[in-house]
Amino acid sequence: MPVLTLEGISQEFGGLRALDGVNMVVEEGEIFGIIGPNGAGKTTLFNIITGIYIPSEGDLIFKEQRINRMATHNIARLGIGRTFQNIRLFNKLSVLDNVRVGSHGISRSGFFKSLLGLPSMLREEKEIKGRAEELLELVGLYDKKMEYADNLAYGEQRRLEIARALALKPSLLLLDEPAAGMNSGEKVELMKLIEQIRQEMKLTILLVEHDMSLVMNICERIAVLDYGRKIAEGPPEEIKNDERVIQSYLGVGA
Ligand SMILES: Nc1ncnc2c1ncn2[C@@H]1O[C@H](COP(=O)(O)OP(=O)(O)OP(=O)(O)O)[C@@H](O)[C@H]1O
Repeated sequence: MPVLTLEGISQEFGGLRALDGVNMVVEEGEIFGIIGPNGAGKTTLFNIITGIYIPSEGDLIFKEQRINRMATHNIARLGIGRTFQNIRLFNKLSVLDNVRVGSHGISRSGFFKSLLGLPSMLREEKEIKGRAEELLELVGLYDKKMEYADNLAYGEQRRLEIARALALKPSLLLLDEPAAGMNSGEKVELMKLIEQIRQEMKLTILLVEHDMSLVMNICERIAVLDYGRKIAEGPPEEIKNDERVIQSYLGVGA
């Protein structure tokens, strides 16, 4: 069953056509990769899916609902979570609080109201804290829950971003270059984590990534963007051997 369908999505910035008639169907439970050279439109696509931009043309359907003009927070509540290419954590909050703040997108009381301390809010707050701790356990950061986010190593900050995105209980998770800046050991751990959260949380995952070994290893299908157009789509083996992809992106001998 399709979770997300893009139909003829285009995005113009002034005279620049950052996306040009992109069609894509992401099926439930799959890990779907989006690759392409710098400036190909990958992050723009994520920004459209999460409501940051309204597409100039085309339709965006999430679980049979058209979401083209929906506000970002409503899209998040519907179940689309994301991480960002440039890490966006609250550096002066603890690791735990970064995840708790993430949960308040779906809580009834909201982060600031929760500070008032009414009994119902305290109960909800306890649940949120418990869940945040579980998520930190999952991403391997439980022992660092009281540290400032600022003090974490880069790879740890990327994992914290994933925990924060998961706090919203998404069914579709968008990861924008999750392996950027990671060493090879951290990348192996990241691949395991992505597989694990997909299974345990029954997620569908859409992934933008420049690290080819990661993409080819964990994605079931891959779409390739070049100058805003989708030039190929298919399983990793097919993409690796596609002439157009090799010429525009992977390079001869990739
Ligand atoms: N807000 C904006 N205003 C104007 N141009 C933009 C804006 N956002 C993106 N662009 C342009 O749209 C094109 C696609 O950019 P985008 O960031 O989506 O590419 P990308 O594939 O994610 O690149 P990278 O791999 O470097 O992250 C680029 O030419 C970029 O300069």
